[in-house]
Amino acid sequence: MKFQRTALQVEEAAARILERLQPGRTETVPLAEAWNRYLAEPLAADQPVPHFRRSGMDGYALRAEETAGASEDSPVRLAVTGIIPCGSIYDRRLEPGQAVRIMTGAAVPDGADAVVRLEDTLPEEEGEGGAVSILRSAKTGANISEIGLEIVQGEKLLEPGRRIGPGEAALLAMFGAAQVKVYARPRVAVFATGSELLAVEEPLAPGKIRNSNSYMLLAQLREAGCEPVLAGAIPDELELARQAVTAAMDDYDMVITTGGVSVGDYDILYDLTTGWDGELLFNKLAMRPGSPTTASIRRGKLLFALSGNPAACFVGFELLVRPALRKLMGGVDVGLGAFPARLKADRLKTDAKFTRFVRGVRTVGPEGQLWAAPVGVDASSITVSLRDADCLIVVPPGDAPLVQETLVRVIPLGGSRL
Ligand SMILES: Nc1nc2c(c(=O)[nH]1)N[C@H]1C(S)=C(S)[C@@H](COP(=O)(O)OP(=O)(O)OC[C@H]3O[C@@H](n4cnc5c(N)ncnc54)[C@H](O)[C@@H]3O)O[C@H]1N2
Ligand code: MOO
Ligand SMILES: [Mg+2]
Repeated sequence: MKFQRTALQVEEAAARILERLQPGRTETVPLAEAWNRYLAEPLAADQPVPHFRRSGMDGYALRAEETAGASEDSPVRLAVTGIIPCGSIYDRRLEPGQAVRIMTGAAVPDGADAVVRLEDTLPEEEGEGGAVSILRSAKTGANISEIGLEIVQGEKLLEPGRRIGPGEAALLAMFGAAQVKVYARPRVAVFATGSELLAVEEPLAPGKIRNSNSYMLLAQLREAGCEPVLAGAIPDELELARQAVTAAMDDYDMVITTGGVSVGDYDILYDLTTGWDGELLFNKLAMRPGSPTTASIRRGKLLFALSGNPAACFVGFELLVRPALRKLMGGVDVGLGAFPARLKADRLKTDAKFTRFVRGVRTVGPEGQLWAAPVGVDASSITVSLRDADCLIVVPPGDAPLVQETLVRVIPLGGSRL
């Protein structure tokens, strides 16, 4: 059985996972700590923006009709009856023959219907009680942002499941959301497997390598907005391994293991994910790298058993774990964000049956067209090309290699996707 597994298409595997997941816990956090979190409540405008008639320039608020025909040769002289700094209100009405000195962002007084820039004026006698010459005619409404110009009252601004970036943070602040209801960061335990693995601080020894996948996964998890925890090594012995994994599944929102999913003598994840009270969702995918990627669900929580080969581990995370995390954080759009690009390579080999996800780098051509070029060696065991990749090039199964300029789908990598 360990050798005979049914390969699932990646899209079907993702659907199998997503249909079993519900958005997770929510919590309320101060707005200052809400960056990169996912909103768990909508935001609608309880007031228009701006909520007062706002000057767009430093200048003089006045009546537009009184400036008709004004020019440098024939200025219009107005009495200056006040000065309005930002945040202050001119508590009278502007009467004919008057102008008020006003700053950018200040409330335009009633009676005024235009603001003329300081550069188009000549103060005659400084300050209040003085006068100003207007050197240019103004149209009604000039340099005034009317109430609701930007946002009308009641307008829907943010939906739940939206990631809070700079624009979202600004809107939340504008509408007084000092505390924000967000989805809790999923707590994810990461296990490594394999007797060849050394801790990062240990010196190399013959046949041994340092555990790099756990740190790669930590970075991917953090980038995805989670709280990862290094759970150490999975014990070699099946029962102990199962105890460690199930205990972590009880304690955390998700568990990820790396290594030990193939058919080798010490690959225990197959036995661990069969013959227990968890349900196996799949243990083979029609993709390269990462074909032995395995997922199970137990008591509503997911166990992802990713491959030990570094690139396979990475790709398994990007294609399956990241969308699952997104759903746990209330995300509406859990897609991979693929877009079309032209292949920049003389030939790119295809696999007869499996879809390949080739590490690539995007460039923009002189006419603005998007290109994707493979980077370095694409084998599953290669780590260094992950450093250079900013996308995965999707290579559908086929008999012939893809050639230069073939239209391919490209999945962007990194935090910008979620
Ligand atoms: N007879 C077969 N052998 C293999 C098959 C197969 O179908 N039949 N599949 C191959 C494919 S495809 C992959 S992918 C790998 C999957 O390997 P495992 O997930 O079982 O991982 P391991 O055996 O534990 O290790 C593989 C490789 O990765 C290195 N590794 C493991 N953990 C880490 C880590 N935390 N950090 C860095 N590197 C790690 C490990 O040393 C091995 O070199 O199986 C193929 N074999
Ligand atoms: O499926 Mo494995 O990850 O190709 O090498
Ligand atoms: Mg193995």
